Amino acid sequence: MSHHIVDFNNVFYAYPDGKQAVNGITFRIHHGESVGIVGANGAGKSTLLMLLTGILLPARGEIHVGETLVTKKTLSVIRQKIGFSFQDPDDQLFMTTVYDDVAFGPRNYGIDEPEVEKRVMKALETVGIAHLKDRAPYKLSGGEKRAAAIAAILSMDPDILVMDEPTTALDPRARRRLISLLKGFSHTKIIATHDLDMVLELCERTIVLNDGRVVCDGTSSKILTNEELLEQCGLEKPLTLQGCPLCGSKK
Ligand SMILES: Nc1ncnc2c1ncn2[C@@H]1O[C@H](COP(=O)(O)OP(=O)(O)OP(=O)(O)O)[C@@H](O)[C@H]1O
Repeated sequence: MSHHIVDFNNVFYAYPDGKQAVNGITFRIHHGESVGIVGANGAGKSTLLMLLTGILLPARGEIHVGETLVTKKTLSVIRQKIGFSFQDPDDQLFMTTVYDDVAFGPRNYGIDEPEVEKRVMKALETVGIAHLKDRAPYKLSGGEKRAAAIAAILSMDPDILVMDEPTTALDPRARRRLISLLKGFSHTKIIATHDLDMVLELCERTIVLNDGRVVCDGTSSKILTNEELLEQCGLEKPLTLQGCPLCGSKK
C-alpha cells in the first residue's frame, strides 16, 4: 500500500456554468490520518470530495489514491478503496431494506452470497443497527439512516472513509455516538464539515479551504484556535473553545 494514500497535485475544477470551484489544490494525506476539511459555505469542500471519489474529474492536475490515478477508467478501483458517505444519507439508501442497501456494494462486485451476508452483518453490528436490517431505509430516523449509510460503506471494506457533513441533522446523542464510532475506526478518514468541534475531537489535521484554495493545512488544535485565520475564512472557533456565557470560563 502506498504511504501517501491520497495525493492532490495542483487540481483545478470548474462547473459547466464556468464557476471555478477548485483553484489549484495540492495536499497529501498519509495512511491512517484523520483529516478535517473545513471552510465557509461555497469554499469548495464538497467539490473536493467529489473529485477525490471520481464523481467529478479535474480539468487540470492529478489525483492519486494509493498508486492509482483517478480517471474514468480507474473509477471501479477507486470506489473499492474509498467509502464515500454523502451529505444526505437519502442519496445513498435506495433499496427496499437496510440489509439490501448494505449488501448492494459487495453484490455489485460479484462477491458470493455467504460472504456478502458475513460482511453485511458485521457492518450492521459495527454501527449498532443489526436489529434494523429488515426495515425500509426511508422509515429510519436521521441517525439510523446515517448509521445505515456508514454500514453500506464498511461492507465494501474500504481503505479510506470520506464523509461529507456526517453530523448534519443528528441530535446531540446521535452525533456523540457517531463520533465515538468514527474514533474507533483505524481507517484513513477525510471529513468535510462545519462541525469544528467534531474536527477538534476526531481529526489531528485540518485543511482550511477558501474560494477553492487551501489557505492553511496543519494541526487541528493550532488551526482551530487561530481566531484571525478562522475569521478571514468566515469561520468561528469551535464552541468548546469559546467562553461559557454563564460562568465566563474559557478552556
Ligand atoms: N453544480 C454546480 N454548478 C455550478 N456551481 C456549483 C455547483 N455546485 C457547486 N457550485 C459552486 O461551487 C462552489 C463550491 O461549492 P461546494 O459545494 O464545493 O462548496 P462547499 O464548501 O461544500 O459549500 P457548503 O459548505 O455550502 O456545502 C460554490 O461557489 C458553489 O456555488
